[in-house]
Amino acid sequence: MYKQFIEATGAEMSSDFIFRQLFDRESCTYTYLLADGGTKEAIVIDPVIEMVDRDIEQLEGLGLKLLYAINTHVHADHVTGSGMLKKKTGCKTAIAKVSTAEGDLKIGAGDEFTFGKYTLEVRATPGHTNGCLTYVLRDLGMVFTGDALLIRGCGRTDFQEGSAATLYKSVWDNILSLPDDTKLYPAHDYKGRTVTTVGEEKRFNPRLTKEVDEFVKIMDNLGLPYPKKIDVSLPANMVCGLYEVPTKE
Ligand SMILES: N[C@@H](CCC(=O)N[C@@H](CSS)C(=O)NCC(=O)O)C(=O)O
Repeated sequence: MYKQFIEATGAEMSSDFIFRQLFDRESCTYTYLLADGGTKEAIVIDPVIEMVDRDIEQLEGLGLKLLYAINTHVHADHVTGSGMLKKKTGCKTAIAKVSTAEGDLKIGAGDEFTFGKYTLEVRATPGHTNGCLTYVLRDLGMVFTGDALLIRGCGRTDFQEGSAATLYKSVWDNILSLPDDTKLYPAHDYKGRTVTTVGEEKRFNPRLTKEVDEFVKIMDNLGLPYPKKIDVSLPANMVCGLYEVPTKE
């Protein structure tokens, strides 16, 4: 029964690994909380500013110390909660060094975050934006893909220095090259799905299973409207979400 529950929810069985997949209904964003239950050290990936109180409640409820609030990229559809989490907990923020956004840590491929006995490896997966990063928790076969890879989809490539050909290479070289049973956790899902695997996406992803030229055509013709909050999100996310709208004299 417990095993069935674990399989159905994607929760982790490792005895002291703490994992929460948290959802913001408005932007359909997943925020991930990872922690070592022994040392109580925690990391939050892709927090949303409106949901910071929820995140703090989770951290406090579990008696965790937040070390890092890290972003997979400069989001265009919501404001990051990383700056607010820093203000409230004293954690460090992080974002890709190739982006022009501020962060305590400007990171890139090969960098690592350690929390307790766990290590999160940073991989560069540009294409949705030029500064997209994917975080790999090798010890547990879990990967946080941001918007590079979505379940049965991928991030759009029509703004923020997006490039479909670059995204295709990033995903195949850095994500779909991992073992088939690796679990993939995206930054968004718009259909209620929570987790996928490398093996599943290699078989069933309707975009990424195509040859690169066809993939590029698909991406060039998505015809998606711009995210509703893009004008607010982009300037705010340059400063970890702590953007104050200038007031007129
Ligand atoms: N309707 C939403 C934005 C939806 C959207 O554009 N999602 C992005 C990721 S957030 S920039 C995306 O890459 N989607 C790919 C896809 O195939 O859906 C809003 O207004 O916020």
